[in-house]
Amino acid sequence: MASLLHRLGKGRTCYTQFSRIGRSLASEATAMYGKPLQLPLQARWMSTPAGTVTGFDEMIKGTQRKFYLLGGKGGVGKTSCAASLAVKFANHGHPTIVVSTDPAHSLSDSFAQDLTGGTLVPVQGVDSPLFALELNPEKAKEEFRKSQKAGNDGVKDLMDGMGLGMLSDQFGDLKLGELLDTPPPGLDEAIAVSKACQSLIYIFFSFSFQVLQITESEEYSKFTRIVFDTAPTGHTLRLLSLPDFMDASIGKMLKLKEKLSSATSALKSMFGKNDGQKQQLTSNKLEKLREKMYKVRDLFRDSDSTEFIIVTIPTVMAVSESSRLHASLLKESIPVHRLVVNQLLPPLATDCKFCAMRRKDQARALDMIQKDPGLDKLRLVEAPLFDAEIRGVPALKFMGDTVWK
Ligand SMILES: Nc1ncnc2c1ncn2[C@@H]1O[C@H](COP(=O)(O)OP(=O)(O)OP(=O)(O)O)[C@@H](O)[C@H]1O
Repeated sequence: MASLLHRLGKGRTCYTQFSRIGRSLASEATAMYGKPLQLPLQARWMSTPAGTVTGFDEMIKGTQRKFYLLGGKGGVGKTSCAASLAVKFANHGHPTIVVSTDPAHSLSDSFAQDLTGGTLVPVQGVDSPLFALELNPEKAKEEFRKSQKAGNDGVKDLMDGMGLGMLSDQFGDLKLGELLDTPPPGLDEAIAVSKACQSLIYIFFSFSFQVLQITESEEYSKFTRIVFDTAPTGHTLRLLSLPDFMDASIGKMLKLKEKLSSATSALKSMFGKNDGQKQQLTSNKLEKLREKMYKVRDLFRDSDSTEFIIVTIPTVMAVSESSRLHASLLKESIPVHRLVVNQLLPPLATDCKFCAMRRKDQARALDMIQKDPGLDKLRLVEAPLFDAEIRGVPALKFMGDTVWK
């Protein structure tokens, strides 16, 4: 860290032979795609920060499955860092999946390949199998509907079993607006719960079930590295605290059910009767749901299998958010060891006034990291500001080789 501040402060000259890098990237991509590159991939990298060691050797050690979640403030480079890490894992022999949990996906843009569709899509141009998955809330909705029609276990069943069938019918068909417009009398609380449940179901379907599928199904068993490109901080924190949130929601539902069963006979008839068998079914389903939630929660708290990598840029705002994110992750007991500082201005022999000002700003932000009681304990991964957009496998490979060392 001190050396980084020193480099930024002094503006020590450290040019790379960018023409060499540009040439090697260009020939690699020409070989891969059979045609010369578009401008961005041929563009040169301005300079290299003197080598930092991110502990990549440690990250590729072993064939036990490992999960890396990359997260941070919007626009700091989460996707680029996640995609470049996934490419590097694959090129080091790890069958890898890169999963986007951000509803505004950009994996396809980053890889410059169509990876949409909500299913595993093979990424072209890497040595080992690399698949991408953009979690698709629309697809999750569809699956939810299908599971309802097929009568499978699901939230509708759960709510039915709890005597909230009428509510779940409307909820299941996603006519929440209608329900809110004409709430049955006395159901304010139920609506509040169902509202919370709506967003929760999609997150639960498109994230937790996917995670469980990856961990439990045969189809995914060959993958040894799973890299998550997460949504900006707030969304990701909600996602990670989902199991506890769901637990609390289920608790609320049970309380609500108790209240309803002791309410007036008119209300009781509205919800139908609950016999002992149904009660048992409900408890079993709740237990199953709880088990799933806890599995996901435990997985992301297990430091042998999971690491959350915070990505930031050297600005006061981004560092402040990273500090809060780090504190929240600690509170959730999610292991964090590394902090990527992306878009660091490369040291140059001479600075224009603009660059000098930006460099000063970056030095101030780095100083903040150094003094933050939390971030200061993380291993710093330095990622330079490249002079071209990072798009496509050759560029991601180049970024990976530069950053993950
Ligand atoms: N080190 C870098 N040098 C140059 N450009 C970069 C660097 N890192 C990221 N970029 C560019 O910045 C833009 C945003 O990056 P990216 O999509 O990875 O960020 P993000 O944090 O995932 O964004 P969002 O929060 O919107 O999902 C992209 O155009 C990417 O190519």
